[in-house]
Amino acid sequence: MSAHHSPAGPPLPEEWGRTATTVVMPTYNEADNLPAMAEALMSLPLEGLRLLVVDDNSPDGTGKIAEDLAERHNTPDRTRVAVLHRTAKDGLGRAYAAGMTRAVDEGAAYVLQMDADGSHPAGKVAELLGVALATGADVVVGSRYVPGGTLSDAWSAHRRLLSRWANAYASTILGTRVRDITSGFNLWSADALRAIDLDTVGSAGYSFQVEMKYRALRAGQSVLEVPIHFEDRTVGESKMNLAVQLESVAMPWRLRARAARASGHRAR
Ligand SMILES: Nc1nc2c(ncn2[C@@H]2O[C@H](COP(=O)(O)OP(=O)(O)O[C@H]3O[C@H](CO)[C@@H](O)[C@H](O)[C@@H]3O)[C@@H](O)[C@H]2O)c(=O)[nH]1
Repeated sequence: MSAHHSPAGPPLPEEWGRTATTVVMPTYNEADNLPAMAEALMSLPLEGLRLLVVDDNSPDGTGKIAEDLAERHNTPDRTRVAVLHRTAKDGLGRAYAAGMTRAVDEGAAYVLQMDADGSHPAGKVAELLGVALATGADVVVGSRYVPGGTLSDAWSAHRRLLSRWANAYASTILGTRVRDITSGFNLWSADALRAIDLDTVGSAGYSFQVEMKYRALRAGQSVLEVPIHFEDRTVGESKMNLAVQLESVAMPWRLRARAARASGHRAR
């Protein structure tokens, strides 16, 4: 299964900027990062852009900060920032699935996944959307591992190796050619998300990134990769832990087994 690499994106015509696009941003203890991320997004020249923060009851008060941002950016006739409050930390994958479901239900034509910690470049949002609209691609991946993609110098050798290994591991087991299958900066058409059926996505944690791209490819969706620069967070901590890593090791095998079962059913 293959993905295509896109050259630099086209400039975004004004009417494309009015496309209903929701950035879904999961947060857990991102009080020091969220305000700058939200301001960067809200100052983009994209009239159709909304931000949906999915907060898992962060002890540091991120949920309240998100509410304050909503108050500042919303007008009586227009919601630009919304917050989905969940009761407890329940994993990045589940937070995304809940947020993406709500975004599609509320009429988004495109949904963009983005971390709150400043790793993903807000300045690339228009380019990802432009590439989707210009090419008709169902999924556009912000990719560190296509030509032109780069990684922060601050990333430790250990984290670089882990990221490369995780990508090679998942892609080899699943037989995909997406160079950055673990990327968390991805644009999805609402149709692609409907085809995947978010209710049936099994990943609780970071393996969500791999599962979603694999399922999109299996569902016949087109996936393009656009180079990005990935920054390391300067404030706060990654929430990666052993459970997240174990799920990421097991998930490609589970997905492969499920696909084999589905092919068996079809052959019968
Ligand atoms: N709501 C919610 N948000 C969460 C949770 N866990 C993490 N987040 C939020 O999800 C975003 C990414 O979490 P990090 O813990 O900072 O991720 P990372 O280690 O930098 O990993 C990122 O890059 C990887 C690729 O290298 C990605 O695979 C991974 O999904 C993520 O995007 C942040 O905004 C963080 O607050 C959770 O359980 N619930």
